Amino acid sequence: MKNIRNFCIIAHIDHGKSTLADRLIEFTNTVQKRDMMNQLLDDMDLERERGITIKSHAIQMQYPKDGEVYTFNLIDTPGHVDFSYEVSRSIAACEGALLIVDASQGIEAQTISNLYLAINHDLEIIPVLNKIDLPGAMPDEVSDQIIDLIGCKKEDIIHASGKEGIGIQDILDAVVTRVPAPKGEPSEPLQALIFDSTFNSYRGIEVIFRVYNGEIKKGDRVKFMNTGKEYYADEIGTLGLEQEPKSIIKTGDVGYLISGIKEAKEVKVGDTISHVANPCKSAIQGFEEVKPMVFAGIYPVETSEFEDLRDAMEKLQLNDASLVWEPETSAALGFGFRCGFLGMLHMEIVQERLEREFDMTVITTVPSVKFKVLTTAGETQWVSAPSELPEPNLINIIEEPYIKAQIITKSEYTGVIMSLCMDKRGILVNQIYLTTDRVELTFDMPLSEVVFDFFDRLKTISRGYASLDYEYKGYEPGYMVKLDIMLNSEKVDALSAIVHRDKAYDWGKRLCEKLRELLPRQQFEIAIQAAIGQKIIARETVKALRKDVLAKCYGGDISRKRKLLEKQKKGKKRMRQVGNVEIPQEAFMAVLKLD
Ligand SMILES: Nc1nc2c(ncn2[C@@H]2O[C@H](COP(=O)(O)OP(=O)(O)OP(=O)(O)O)[C@@H](O)[C@H]2O)c(=O)[nH]1
Repeated sequence: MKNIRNFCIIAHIDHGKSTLADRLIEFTNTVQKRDMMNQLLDDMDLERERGITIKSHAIQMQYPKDGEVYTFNLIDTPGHVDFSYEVSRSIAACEGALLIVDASQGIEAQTISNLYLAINHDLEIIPVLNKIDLPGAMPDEVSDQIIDLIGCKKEDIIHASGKEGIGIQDILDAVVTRVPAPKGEPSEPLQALIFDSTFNSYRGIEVIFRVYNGEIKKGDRVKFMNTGKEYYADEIGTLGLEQEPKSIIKTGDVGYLISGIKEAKEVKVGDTISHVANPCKSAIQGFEEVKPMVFAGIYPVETSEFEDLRDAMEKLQLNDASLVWEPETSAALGFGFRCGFLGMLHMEIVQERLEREFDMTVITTVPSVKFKVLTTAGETQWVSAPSELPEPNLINIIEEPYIKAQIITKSEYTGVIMSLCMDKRGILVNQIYLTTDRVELTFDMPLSEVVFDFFDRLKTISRGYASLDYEYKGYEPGYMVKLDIMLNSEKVDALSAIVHRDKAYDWGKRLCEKLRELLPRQQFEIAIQAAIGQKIIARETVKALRKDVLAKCYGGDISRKRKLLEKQKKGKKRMRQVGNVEIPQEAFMAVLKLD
């Protein structure tokens, strides 16, 4: 145990965590040269395509130093704020953290929030100034920022470049000398925390755990403390690039367990594994409940696939503990699920993973935050779907969620950022100069204004020189109304949105215009109307079209005809028939694209 080191890599997005992890893996010969590739731990296709880490990934390495061999369990974590729940769980399995800061960018919003997560768990922080190879690197200035932030000494900061392989040995040595060995009692009853899990179609459910006390052996009869379910430890092992089966996982170490669990519902991240014969006295305190920020319905395109979708969601939830959902029905779309996400990127990723990993075709409805409605009858109702909003005459007050948004930027962009935030109903509460040209702005803002397109606009107006982090603040009254959309006079509940009264007319008008662009022309005219209560506030029309795609293919070129038909079939994916109108996925997201 004295030679085990558990540590994670934390940073703001794109500061180079995954690249640095590659170098550490390479240096310790954990992976054969021929198997090495860039961003090795980002093994999901989606992560490689987008160049971002979505999941935390654990890998075990051996590192010899001064005649001893150390076992490192390294966890690479995502940087984007939508995946911070992944970071917080990884941190619980570690004693130390490498805090990576890009030497050309300096401290950014998630550098600070991820650092606080690590400090709250008493992790030893090793600051690393990364990308020092870049011509734009500002080692002295950024070192000063780091010293100010964590109160370390200048010589504690390791200079590194993941790209050029600089400072790698210094980092590995610092992990040995500065990260404490895990504590725990090998002779006590087994107490292991499940901090991640996945579904594997061949091997069933795999859980990833960290042993706090005792040890687990292959074949042991184990019990999950919170569910009370019992299993055999059919296979246990450590996590190299591949799983490496072992006969025992000892105190302080990280490993995986496969025990023939078939039901995704039986595994909860945060549960404790113990022995049936000699259980530990109490479960380890699990993780904080996730607080979803954005809600949307997810519906199968084929209504018959509802049960398949439920199964897929349960399996996905195993690997994404921040996803929450419950069944709902929509008059327009039938049976589906109301899901809670940590942000818009998270929502997009969930939709893509359902399609790629579980072969589902789904429609996601208009996203919304969760409103608190105080009714005239004195009751409190939580509303996360516009269709749940009571009639206006039954509503006393609507309250909407607010966040505290922290924006770090260059001082020259302060003006444009302030006007953007005010336009989004934000209130400036603080402005601090971190250095002469770096400023931190704090705003109280309605969450509904931030989750949608705020981040993209912030990046555009600041030319990428602004970073955002936010935390939940509480509920405040807001003048919200329900904006309904009707297609050929039929209300489509899945297209409704709850919006601020001052913006409702303008939104209604622009939403109708946007829908006119997005709804494909069909063989009859489609009237699009926006309404608040009984009052129609905007109208647009999609003209009818006699659509005969084959008419284009004069002559008898069969293969060309087939191609065209196939193309049309593909185009039909992610479309839902509502009444006699076909609605494409983009139409449900139109409300996000109005600015
Ligand atoms: N010049 C230079 N570029 C680097 C270095 N390390 C990473 N990069 C580049 O920076 C970008 C981001 O690197 P990643 O390793 O994917 O960053 P990350 O922090 O893992 O990103 P997320 O996990 O999505 O938060 C990539 O384009 C890398 O090629 C470095 O040391 N020097």
